Amino acid sequence: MIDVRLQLSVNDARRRFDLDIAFATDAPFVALYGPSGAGKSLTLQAMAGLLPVQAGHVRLNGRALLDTAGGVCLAPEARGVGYLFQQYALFPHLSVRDNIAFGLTSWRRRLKADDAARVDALIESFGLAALAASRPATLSGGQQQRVALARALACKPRVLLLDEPFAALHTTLRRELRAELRELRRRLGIPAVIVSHDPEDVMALADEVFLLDGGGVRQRLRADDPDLRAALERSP
Ligand SMILES: Nc1ncnc2c1ncn2[C@@H]1O[C@H](COP(=O)(O)OP(=O)(O)OP(=O)(O)O)[C@@H](O)[C@H]1O
Repeated sequence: MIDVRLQLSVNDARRRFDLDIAFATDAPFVALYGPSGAGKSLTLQAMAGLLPVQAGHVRLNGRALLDTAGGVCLAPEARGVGYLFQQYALFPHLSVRDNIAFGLTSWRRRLKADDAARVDALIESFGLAALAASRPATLSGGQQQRVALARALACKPRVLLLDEPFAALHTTLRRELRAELRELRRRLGIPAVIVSHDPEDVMALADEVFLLDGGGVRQRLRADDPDLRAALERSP
């Protein structure tokens, strides 16, 4: 069960955006869908502990990652969250292998033997062995996406947060990788939350969809809702 309630504001000198969002679901694959600027990425960032939250909670299977009323706010690395960033955010100066291992190493410490074995297994299972020593800039979009996904999984997450994981890919590859991702999530047996404004992502992957707009949830739909596609296409 993912149970989220978040109230926060972000602002710079000229703009302010208020997020006030709540959703709770048992669905294995959840989509947050909505137009650009709806607050989707901010929601994932706050769930991952990358943004300060004024009030609210994030509970995963009853475990509080954040609970402002109870004074709980786990550090990002203690949350058990695998995060795939929009545009992947790979480190350009690190090899594929070091990118995947990044979250497992700490300053001046070498990778422990079982972590190194885990990284090797991920490299193997994502078909990246021949590219392990290469830098991200020399990889195709699909290969970069696999590296980013392997990196998100390296810390054995209890939930996977995916921010527009296919945005940089062309249609055929998107279709292929959606199928891979659906199968991967099923194998791992952990819940996933995907952020997207592509109806095809939602139709192919999500068991439940929350339509966001203006920093809040406007509608909740199950994947088998006959109105789903129309609602996605209606969404601004
Ligand atoms: N640090 C900030 N200061 C001011 N406004 C911000 C800040 N960060 C985000 N915003 C604004 O908050 C709103 C929500 O941003 P968010 O990234 O969550 O949108 P989104 O729904 O993920 O959009 P997209 O689909 O385009 O990625 C946007 O209008 C954005 O400009």
